[in-house]
Amino acid sequence: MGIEVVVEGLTKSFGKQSIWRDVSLTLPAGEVSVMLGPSGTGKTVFLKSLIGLLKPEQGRVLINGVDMVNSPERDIYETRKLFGLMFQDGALFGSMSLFDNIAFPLREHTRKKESEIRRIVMERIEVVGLLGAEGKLPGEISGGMRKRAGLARALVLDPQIILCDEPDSGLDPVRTAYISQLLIDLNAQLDATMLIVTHNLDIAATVPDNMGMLFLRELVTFGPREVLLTSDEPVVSQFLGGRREGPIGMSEEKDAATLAAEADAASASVPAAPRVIVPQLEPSPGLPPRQAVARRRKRVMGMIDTLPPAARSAIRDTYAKSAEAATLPMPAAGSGA
Ligand SMILES: Nc1ncnc2c1ncn2[C@@H]1O[C@H](COP(=O)(O)OP(=O)(O)OP(=O)(O)O)[C@@H](O)[C@H]1O
Repeated sequence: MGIEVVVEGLTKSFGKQSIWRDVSLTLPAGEVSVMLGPSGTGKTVFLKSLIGLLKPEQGRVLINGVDMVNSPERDIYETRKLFGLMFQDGALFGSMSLFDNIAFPLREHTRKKESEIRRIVMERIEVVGLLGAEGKLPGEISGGMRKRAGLARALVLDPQIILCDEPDSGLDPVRTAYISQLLIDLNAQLDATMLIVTHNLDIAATVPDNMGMLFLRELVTFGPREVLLTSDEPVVSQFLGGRREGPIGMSEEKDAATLAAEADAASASVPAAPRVIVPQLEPSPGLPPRQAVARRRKRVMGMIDTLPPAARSAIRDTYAKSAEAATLPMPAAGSGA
């Protein structure tokens, strides 16, 4: 099973530029979480801080008792081996075949024989649907294939924590839907803790168990997906609605006068449509169910009284529907259902 990641009071700046302050959250073991946020809010910096590649000035990131901020470098290096990382552009070596790219961490970090490396690499290549392309160079394949190769490489060391930085960037909506399904399938197969950074609203709506959002140097919220999806925080509604009206501006947050003018204009216009919570993706047929589902249900029901009323009723609704679905008779074989 994946490992819990506990973030406490994390604060990061570069010189005088504050990136975010006092970020605290827990990535529950084996669950899928998504971090949203407008461009430049420090999502990638957050991922790099979790693995100890960047050093926040304050706070802790606890993984199996090791603090990725303050522990000795040797412990941080060892703990980093628990992670699989998928960067925005796949971060592949241009002069190496996909096979060699994916084999790279095994050749660097283990003493496995070439025959064993071949077995693992081909297994991962199959999982991400790239069988037949292993001999190609990164420059000879599409952006979507490069992403999947990056994901295969993130998986070769059997990670218990997987971090994906914008797995959708540069992909069309169909390829993004495939990536979403792949992420859920991986979670069903590996039961790893996953954190996905994205701007993509389809991934956000269908993939995670938990969601958070960074804005204006703070963590606006983090918790069960229903909390963010029903939130009426202006920044959350603006982001989820993909609207210009709201606190997020083109490059910076908007000033008070602009916001007041927008509020006046909005009160005279048609109200925004209520948000609908779409069901989370299920693993593909033939795969095991996600073990995280039962754990998450127990965890969320244990904290339900602490959640806002809209999230509470959305969670109860979701679980009532899944109970209903579980009691429905299975469609007869060959019924075409
Ligand atoms: N090593 C670094 N040194 C100095 N500044 C940095 C460094 N890394 C990131 N930054 C700055 O930190 C801020 C946040 O960057 P980051 O890439 O984390 O944003 P993001 O939320 O991931 O953006 P996007 O969604 O556009 O990828 C930016 O202003 C960036 O210039």
